Amino acid sequence: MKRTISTSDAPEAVGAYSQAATDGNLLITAGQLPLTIDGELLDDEPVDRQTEQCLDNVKAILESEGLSLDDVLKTTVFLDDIDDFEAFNEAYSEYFDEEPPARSAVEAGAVPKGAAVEIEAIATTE
Ligand SMILES: C=C(N)C(=O)O
Repeated sequence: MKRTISTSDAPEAVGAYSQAATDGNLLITAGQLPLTIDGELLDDEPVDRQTEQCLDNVKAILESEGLSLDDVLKTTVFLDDIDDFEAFNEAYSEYFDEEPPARSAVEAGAVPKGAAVEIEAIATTE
């Protein structure tokens, strides 16, 4: 059964999507932009800081459902510029140091709102 997730602990969606959805086995987050809880877009910050904010948002959504980053099976990372990969990867690794989830990272060409990075996650709820 599908259930959408809405939490005030993470920034609101900037479009017609839910922050996350679950079927009771998997929880899938929407792509998280580097938005603060107040809706401030950190597009002027370097990619490592933007990566931290995206992952803080993923973490907040998971925690609102009693989950953690340890439950993440897979992430997908959309970079505005693949030349940011090393800086992004260093910041990302601070969040997933042991048994990191599977991941795909691609240059998307452009990310909504002019952000440098967007990150989505699939987590197990079991
Ligand atoms: C930011 C998004 N996740 C979107 O626009 O779909």
